[in-house]
Amino acid sequence: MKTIKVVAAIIIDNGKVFATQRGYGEFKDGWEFPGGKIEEGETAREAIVREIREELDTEIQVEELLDTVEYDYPKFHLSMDCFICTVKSGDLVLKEHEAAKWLTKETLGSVEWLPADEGLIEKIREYIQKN
Ligand SMILES: Nc1nc2c([nH]c(=O)n2[C@H]2C[C@H](O)[C@@H](COP(=O)(O)OP(=O)(O)OP(=O)(O)O)O2)c(=O)[nH]1
Repeated sequence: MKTIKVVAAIIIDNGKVFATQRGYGEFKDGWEFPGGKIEEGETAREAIVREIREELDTEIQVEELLDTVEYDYPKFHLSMDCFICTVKSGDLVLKEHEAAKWLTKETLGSVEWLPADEGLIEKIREYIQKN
C-alpha cells in the first residue's frame, strides 16, 4: 500500500489545543490538527511551519515531536508526525478550514476526529496534564 507522509501541528496555548474542521475533500467536516503532506526535499519540521503559514497565516514555534501516528486507511497508509507547537505571531486565520475550536483536556473528545487521530487524543491529554 502507498504511504503518505503527513505533518500535523498540535498548537497549544494556556492548556488549550487548536482543532480545525476540514472544509473540503474526502474527509470534509471531520476534525483534525492543521497540517498536510510533506513535500519533496523538505524536513517534517519545515513542512509543518510551511503548512501553518499557508493554512492559518501564522508563524509557529515547533516545540517537540509528540507522536508519529501510523494508520491504515482503505486506500493508503498514513504516517503522521505530530508536533507540539506554540504561536509566535499571527491570528490563526482560517484560510482553508471551515471552523476551529480551542479544546481543553476535558472537551478534546467532543468533536468528531478523523479516524487516524483517535489514538492521539489520549496522548495529548497526558501532555497537557504534565505541562
Ligand atoms: N492535516 C492533517 N491530516 C490528517 C489528520 N488526520 C488524518 O488522518 N489526516 C490525513 C487526511 C489526509 O489524507 C492527509 C493530509 O493530507 P492533506 O490533504 O491535508 O494534505 P495537503 O494539505 O498537502 O493537501 P493537498 O494539497 O494534497 O490537498 O492526512 C490530521 O489530524 N491533520
